[in-house]
Amino acid sequence: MGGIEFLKGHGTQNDFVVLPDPEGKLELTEERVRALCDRRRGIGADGVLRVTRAGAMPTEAPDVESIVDRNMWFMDYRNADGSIAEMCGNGVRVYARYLREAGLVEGSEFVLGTRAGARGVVFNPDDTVTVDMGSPHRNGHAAVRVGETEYDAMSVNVGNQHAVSIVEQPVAGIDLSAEPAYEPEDFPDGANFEFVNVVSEDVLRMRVYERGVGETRSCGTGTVAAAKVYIARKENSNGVGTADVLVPGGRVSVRIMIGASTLTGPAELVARGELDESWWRSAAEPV
Ligand SMILES: N[C@@H](CCC[C@H](N)C(=O)O)C(=O)O
Repeated sequence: MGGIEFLKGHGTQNDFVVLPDPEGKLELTEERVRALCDRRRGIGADGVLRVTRAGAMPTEAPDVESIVDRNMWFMDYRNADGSIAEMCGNGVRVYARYLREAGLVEGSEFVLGTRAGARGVVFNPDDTVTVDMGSPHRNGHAAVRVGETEYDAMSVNVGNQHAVSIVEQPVAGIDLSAEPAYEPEDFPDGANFEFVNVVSEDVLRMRVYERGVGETRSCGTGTVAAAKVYIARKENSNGVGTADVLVPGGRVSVRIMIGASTLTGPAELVARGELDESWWRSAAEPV
């Protein structure tokens, strides 16, 4: 057997190793994900996108075949620390770009599977990708602490869990070198933490500390969560509207509708190659 095929891609500099594995043959352990995402001993990325069919996924809870059709292309997303997450908004765009460029789907609109359910994607004439992000839910307030400062956060679920704090102080000055502190009962499975400034009407600036990764340069689900909170607070919005979100890695656009949302942004494939087989074997061992 030759080396193991991989690609590297990013969406607003939230970067991923893409592993094509249609039949689900790769033994993608937590150790291997950590090694792949390591920026010194591996390829380096915020996460791994394994490209497989829902029916080829190993049994896990919840069983992915109970969420999406077994023949659907399925985004098996892993955070850089090896943990599994339900959804990744930037990842879906990169994954969709790969499916299209590899000729695994036809046309400019299709549906793919994630642990958060099926997600429609559309390639736009300007080459951006729009993803159906489902219905984000706000679940009440929680306190989040960075150093000595406590922030009020809104708990938002976009398939995965977020804590959104819209703040007055410039987000550029918030220390995100460590995970913000929170009460475990507020987020029993952890959360992604977004700190947001309102720059002007319907324009937000956001920084994020991602669960299972650390600070990243963008988080698609996080931008949807931030827009959801912003629009819900906005007078006369009736919970519906759009927001452009500036992140360190670029800009995305979010539309919040009743019971639905979309995320639009770029998706780029940067490189492709083969993982060395002996590296892959050694990557199964803890360092
Ligand atoms: N970067 C992603 C979110 C990835 C998952 C997240 N870290 C989690 O654990 O929920 C995005 O673009 O949405």
